[in-house]
Amino acid sequence: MNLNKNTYKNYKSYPEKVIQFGEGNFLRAFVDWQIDKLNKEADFNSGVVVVQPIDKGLVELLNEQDGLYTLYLNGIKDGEASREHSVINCITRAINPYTQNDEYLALAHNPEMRFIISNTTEAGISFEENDKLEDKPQNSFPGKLTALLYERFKYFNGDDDKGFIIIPCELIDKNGEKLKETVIKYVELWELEEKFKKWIVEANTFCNSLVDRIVPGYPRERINEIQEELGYQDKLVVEGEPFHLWVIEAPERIAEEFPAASIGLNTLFVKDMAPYRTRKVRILNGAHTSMVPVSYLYGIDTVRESVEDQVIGNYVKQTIFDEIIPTLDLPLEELEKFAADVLDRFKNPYIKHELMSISLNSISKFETRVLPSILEYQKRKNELPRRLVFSLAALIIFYKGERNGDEIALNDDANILEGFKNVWASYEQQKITIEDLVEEVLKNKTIWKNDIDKIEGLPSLVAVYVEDILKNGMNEATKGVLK
Ligand SMILES: NC(=O)c1ccc[n+]([C@@H]2O[C@H](COP(=O)([O-])OP(=O)(O)OC[C@H]3O[C@@H](n4cnc5c(N)ncnc54)[C@H](O)[C@@H]3O)[C@@H](O)[C@H]2O)c1
Ligand SMILES: O=P(O)(O)OC[C@@H](O)[C@@H](O)[C@H](O)[C@H](O)CO
Repeated sequence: MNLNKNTYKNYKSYPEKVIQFGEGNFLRAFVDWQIDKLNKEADFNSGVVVVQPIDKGLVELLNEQDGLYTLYLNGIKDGEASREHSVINCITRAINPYTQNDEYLALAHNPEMRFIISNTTEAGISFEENDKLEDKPQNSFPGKLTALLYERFKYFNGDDDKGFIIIPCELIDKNGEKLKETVIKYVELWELEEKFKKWIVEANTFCNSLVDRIVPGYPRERINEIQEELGYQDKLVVEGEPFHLWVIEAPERIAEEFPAASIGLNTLFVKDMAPYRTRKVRILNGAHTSMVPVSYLYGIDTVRESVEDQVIGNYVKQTIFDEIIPTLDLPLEELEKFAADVLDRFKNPYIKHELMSISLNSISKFETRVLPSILEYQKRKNELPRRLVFSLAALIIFYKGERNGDEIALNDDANILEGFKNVWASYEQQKITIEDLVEEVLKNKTIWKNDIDKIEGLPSLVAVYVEDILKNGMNEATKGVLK
């Protein structure tokens, strides 16, 4: 039996009020879970239309299952083992704007649409100058969003009451402001009217937001066991941890429209989310991103195995406590408590968080999640944080795309992958030394947005570690950077 509205006896159809860019695991395990709960417990009465941000994705599967899927929340809750599952029923339909552009733009005509939510990874909020208003659709997510906003502006003659509450969940700093700026850049590029620009700013609210829940996604290896337990086939099962935190920077009136607090959700509407963001992105995501190349090349596949391994576990712990925490400004006790909780969450026995899934777009993640710690550490201590720099060396080797003779399924921007491929080919053909290789990689502006090659002492220390890893293997090299 397949999961769909005919087989799910509690199926309910809600009026569409939310447009969601992204159909990935995270949004389904976090935002849609919250909306589903709000519908069931607070009469939020809102359906979500999912828009696939890139040409390939899960739209067909979602529609085949009438937007339904099973969410497992597995972990330790209030000190007790907890494993619960529920069917999420707030998605009404999913649209692929690459094949259904008219349907996509028609979403703007529904007067009840109120929220726009997105999660298009850190690579998603980008400006592509070749995008045009006439494109069906535009390449970038902000390009698509601008076209949708313009459609709404025209359809409702610039009515201020028809603006949206826009809450991006991408893990980039000031995601709401960045999205708004990018939309405005399109308005200027496409030479759209000033009145439209004014409507975007005055009738719509772009909220910065920060999300936190570990969502490993589809339980590929245990799916047969899970479907047996469920008694139906579900190709979109998603697994996450019970912990959740959503911090949204927004005016009070928005909290009233999204009454998450009324049903006990850990969704906070605040004036300034900066302290929450820095703590989470640097400690939790920084630990994830810095551990991935080290641990994966060491021979480990998951987060839990990484923190439980003697060598890698110590590497992760020392990185957090000795190199990340000293760069943060919140009270030490608070930071250490958060870090200890994060390590416990990493050890969640029910969650198999694949390092490879975290490795998606690792370069931009390194720049936003790890590089700030390196810079701040150097500023405060006048020296480089060795373990974080070691992680950069491991990342360069990771992007060679090979572990013990097996290909690594790298998942990043094609130009970035091409950049690494060329430099590694030159090295393999003995045209360049390790120092040259590191220099070429670090100064490559297709790979990095920052002048990472200009950080004092960094290229030479990275080269030392690259050589060490290549010569002695990840195990020995990692031990070398531990206390
Ligand atoms: N999985 C987690 O534990 C977790 C937790 C917190 C935050 N996040 C955030 O969620 C993001 C996605 O994670 P996920 O687990 O849902 O991954 P996923 O692979 O399941 O989904 C990725 C989504 O991003 C879209 N996407 C990918 N590249 C894009 C691009 N270049 N432009 C536009 N859209 C693009 C895809 O279409 C898809 O909808 C992460 O990058 C992170 O910022 C994830
Ligand atoms: O989701 P990504 O791919 O941006 O990053 C991988 C993990 O670091 C991330 O998903 C964390 O698990 C999450 O941010 C916890 O809230």
